[in-house]
Amino acid sequence: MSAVALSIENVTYNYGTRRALNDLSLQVEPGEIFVFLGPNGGGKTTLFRLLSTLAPLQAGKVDVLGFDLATQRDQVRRRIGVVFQSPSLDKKLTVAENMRQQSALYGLSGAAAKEAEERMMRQLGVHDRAGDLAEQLSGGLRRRVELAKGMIHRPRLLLLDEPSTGLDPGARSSLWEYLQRIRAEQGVTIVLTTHLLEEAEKADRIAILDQGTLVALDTPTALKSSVGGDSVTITTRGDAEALAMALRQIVSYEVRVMDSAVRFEAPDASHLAPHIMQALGEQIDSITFGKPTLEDVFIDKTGRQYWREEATHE
Ligand SMILES: Nc1ncnc2c1ncn2[C@@H]1O[C@H](COP(=O)(O)OP(=O)(O)OP(=O)(O)O)[C@@H](O)[C@H]1O
Repeated sequence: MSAVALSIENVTYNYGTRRALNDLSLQVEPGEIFVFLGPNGGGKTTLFRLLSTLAPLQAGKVDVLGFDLATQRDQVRRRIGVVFQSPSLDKKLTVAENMRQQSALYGLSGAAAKEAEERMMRQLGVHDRAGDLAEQLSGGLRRRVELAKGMIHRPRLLLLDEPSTGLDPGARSSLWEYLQRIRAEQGVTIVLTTHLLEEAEKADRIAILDQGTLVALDTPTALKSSVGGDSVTITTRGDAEALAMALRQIVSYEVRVMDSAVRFEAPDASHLAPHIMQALGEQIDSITFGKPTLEDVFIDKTGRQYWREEATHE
């Protein structure tokens, strides 16, 4: 086993003149659940396509489980499991038949194929639905069958592109329980992409991608504590820019206007409240204090709103 599961060094990827990944470097440790988080256009899908050998490496170096992605693609392919964002089950086949297709793809047959199929259907809790057509399953169960398929050849690294897309919160949290179970039982390294902040919270480490650039990389707790205190959000029926200007005269923190609200982070936020209310109370509708979230981390690192980026692409 190589020292790291995934090593990415100075990777840049362009679509014509559009830069999708910008000098990306990081490492993923064996057995980690590692999330690439970013709003639409962050570069997640491009990176996923590179890592799953669907797109060629243009610049930089990637080692997957110790194999060079540029020159040892077959070795890499044999050792990774891939779950794509778009549905990959044949809806007109049963769960068991879908599994059989996948094991055949990996050259398994006879008892070995049956053993692998049973093992994975059991591990993902879908064995009691083996005889059902894929189209009869809920979205959450289908996802788990896709995961079972992706793991049939016992990969050492599992790649998932936006695995929670289209799942309700219940199915989402169940999917995570299964991911954690696969990791515990098989020691597999799991790398996934998501644009959902609450999903990224569950990872061991998060890499935040914004417009192709790595803007932060750490555990969820460390990222949030890097923000530097509580976040304060102040709303006004009046002019948010004017309120922000007035606030800058009172506090020494970086005050921003986002989505018509005034925001800043401060270690002593609650102590500031009476002072702010006394000075600017007439202009203030509400003042809210919160522990930093991953959204605050994104704002802190990029100076921009996370979800507004999202909305412009929908
Ligand atoms: N085939 C393509 N041709 C040209 N530009 C592309 C292509 N695919 C992606 N891009 C651009 O590359 C950048 C990164 O896109 P990418 O799809 O990797 O981001 P993402 O984080 O996965 O976002 P999304 O969730 O919307 O797919 C974006 O600016 C996007 O417009």
